Amino acid sequence: MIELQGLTKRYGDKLAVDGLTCTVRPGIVTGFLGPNGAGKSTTMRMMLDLDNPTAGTVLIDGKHYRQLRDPLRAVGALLDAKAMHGGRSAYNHLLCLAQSNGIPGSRVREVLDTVGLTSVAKKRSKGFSLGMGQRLGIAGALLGDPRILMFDEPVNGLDPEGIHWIRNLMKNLAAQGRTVFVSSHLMSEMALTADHLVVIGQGRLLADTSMAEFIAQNSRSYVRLRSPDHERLLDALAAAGVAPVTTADGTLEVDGTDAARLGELAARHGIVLHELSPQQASLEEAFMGLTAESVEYHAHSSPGEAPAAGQGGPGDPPPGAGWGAGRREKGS
Ligand SMILES: Nc1ncnc2c1ncn2[C@@H]1O[C@H](COP(=O)(O)OP(=O)(O)OP(=O)(O)O)[C@@H](O)[C@H]1O
Repeated sequence: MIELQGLTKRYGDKLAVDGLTCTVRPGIVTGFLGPNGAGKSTTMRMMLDLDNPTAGTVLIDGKHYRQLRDPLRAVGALLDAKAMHGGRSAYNHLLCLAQSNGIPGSRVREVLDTVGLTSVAKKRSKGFSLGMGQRLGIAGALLGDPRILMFDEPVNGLDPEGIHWIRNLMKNLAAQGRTVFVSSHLMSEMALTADHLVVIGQGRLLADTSMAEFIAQNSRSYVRLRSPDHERLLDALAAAGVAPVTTADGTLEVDGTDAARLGELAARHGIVLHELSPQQASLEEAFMGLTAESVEYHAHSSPGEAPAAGQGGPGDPPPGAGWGAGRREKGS
């Protein structure tokens, strides 16, 4: 378990992390989300005692990081895959880490095997691709067989097979009862991997909730209806007190009434339906919803500012003022 209590970091005028209080629990994958510059990396660095908090504390299974005798046995982390001695072989890099934490050398071969780097164990890591570097970083995190694992953007540079592999790895680690804390910009990937979410914006906690609740609370769910008998369907809905929105392509969208009731209503009137589908927003949409509110709240600091749209990769937030502004543009 990781417990943050009022965790705060100030760099000069910039409050990078602002009184963060939350608990990251074992047995599940907890996703750590936030727009660029929200304070995720700073928070993770403070969790690992790589940066001193201005105020507040982090406890790792009840202890301050400095009190851990062999830290790698308690908490394994992938923060920056490039932060390693490129002149060393993958094997030697891991062996040095193992020796400094009282971990037997035999464990090095095990973790190299786990991450699929056995065949390049003797090669210098400076020749590694980004994906191989990520795997080596993950091997380092697993080395001490720790109960707590933290990954900052672990799928960076991994190909689809690698992404699938790390998703299963994280789920398996959590299923073994470990605490797994992972940040990612890839919303679709996070939606498939995380059970719980901690969301921050401008250093502050915006949400600490299950994935399902997060999506339900921060997005609109509705039922989509399509019928060749459009006018009769509209009349039947109006008679039942249901007010749909008609989209440009003639599809109806109904809020606040479940699909079963709408299907029964259509059947009672003998109306043929070509579509009757409950729509659940994606994590990305829910996320943008939450951040839109956050941006609105802070609108006085950047009036009328709109971020450039469509410059991010799939699932990436738009750069600039923050996620959610693009959503409002689309909706207006
Ligand atoms: N060493 C530092 N000195 C000054 N400001 C810093 C320092 N490190 C981070 N910051 C600032 O603190 C804020 C939070 O940065 P941080 O890197 O933690 O965000 P992040 O959520 O990890 O962002 P990203 O998703 O872009 O990696 C940013 O405004 C950043 O510019």
